[in-house]
Amino acid sequence: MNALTLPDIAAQAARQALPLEWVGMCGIALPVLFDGQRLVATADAGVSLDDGEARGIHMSRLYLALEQLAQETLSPPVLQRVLQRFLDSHRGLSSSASIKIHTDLLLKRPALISPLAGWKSYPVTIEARLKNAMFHVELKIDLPYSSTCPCSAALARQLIQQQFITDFANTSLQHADVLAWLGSTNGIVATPHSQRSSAQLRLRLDDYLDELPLVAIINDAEAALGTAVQTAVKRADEQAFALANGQNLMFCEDAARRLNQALKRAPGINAFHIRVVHAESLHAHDAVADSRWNWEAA
Ligand SMILES: Nc1nc2c(ncn2[C@@H]2O[C@H](COP(=O)(O)OP(=O)(O)OP(=O)(O)O)[C@@H](O)[C@H]2O)c(=O)[nH]1
Repeated sequence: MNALTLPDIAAQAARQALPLEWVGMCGIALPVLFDGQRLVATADAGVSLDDGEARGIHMSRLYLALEQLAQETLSPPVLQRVLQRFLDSHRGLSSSASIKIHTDLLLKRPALISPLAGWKSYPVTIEARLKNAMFHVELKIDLPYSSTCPCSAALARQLIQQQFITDFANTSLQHADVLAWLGSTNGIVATPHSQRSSAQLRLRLDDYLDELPLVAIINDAEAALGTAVQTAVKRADEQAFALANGQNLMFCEDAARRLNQALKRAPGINAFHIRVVHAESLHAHDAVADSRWNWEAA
C-alpha cells in the first residue's frame, strides 16, 4: 500500500456474506426549510445493502446528499431527488433508500377572543422511501387537544339538578333567586373531568404531490376535534374555551371517528392510521382509540 493511500474498509469484502435490509445514520443534525421557516431537525438516512459481499455502505455519500435539504424547501420532489442521489452513489450495492426527518413545526395560532396570538409546536416526522422507482412519503403528526368526558358531564348535570331540588324544595321561585343560585358554587356543585389529549396521525401521501400538506392537515384535524389547546390566553379566551369544551363533549371513540371522516375528505392522503390518547384525569391510565383507512393494504 502506498503511504498516501487511505485504507477503504467499506470497499473490502465482507467476512460474512449477508445482505442487510437497512444501513445508514440516525440523528444527523439538519436545518430544514419549511413554510418559510428554518427548523431544527434531525435526519435518519440509509440504504439497503443488497450486495452481501460488500463490507459496508459509503456513509459520507449519504451525509453529503442531505445538504440539499438544508438549501431547498422540504417537499416530496426534493426528498425524491435526495433519495435518488443515495441510490446513484450506491450503484451495485443498494436498491432501496429511505430518509426520516424529525422536527417541530411552529405555527402561530390566534386566541379565541382577544386580539392575541402565540406559537404552537407540532412534532412531525416526514419519512420518504424509494425502491424500484416507487416513491412514497409518510407523515407523522402529533396534535394536542382538550377533551371533556360526556358521561362525566351528564353525571355532573344530574348532581346539579339534585342540588337544585335540595336548595329550592318547597320554595316559590323568583327569577333573581335562580340567577343568583346559578352564579354560586351550589349552582355548579359538580364539574365534568377534561383532559389534555393527543392525536397521533400517521398518513401516507399520494405520490404526485409537489408540496407537503402538513399545515392543511393540522388545520383540518384541529377543526374536526374542535378544542385544540390554546396559546395566548386572557380570561375572555378562557371563558370561550370553557364554552367550546362544554359544547364539544367527546369520548376517545368520538375523536377517532371525527378524525377519520376529516382525513378521508382531505386531499392528498391515500391511507392513514390514527391513534387518539385521552390522558384521563379520572383514571391513572389513558383511554385510547385507533382508526385505520387503507392502512393494511398499502
Ligand atoms: N460503512 C460504515 N462506515 C462507517 C461506520 N462507522 C463509521 N464509518 C465511517 O464513515 C466514513 C465515511 O465512509 P465513506 O463514505 O466510505 O468514505 P470515503 O471512502 O472517504 O468516501 P468514498 O470515496 O465516497 O467512498 C468512513 O471513514 C467510515 O469509517 C460504519 O459502521 N459503517
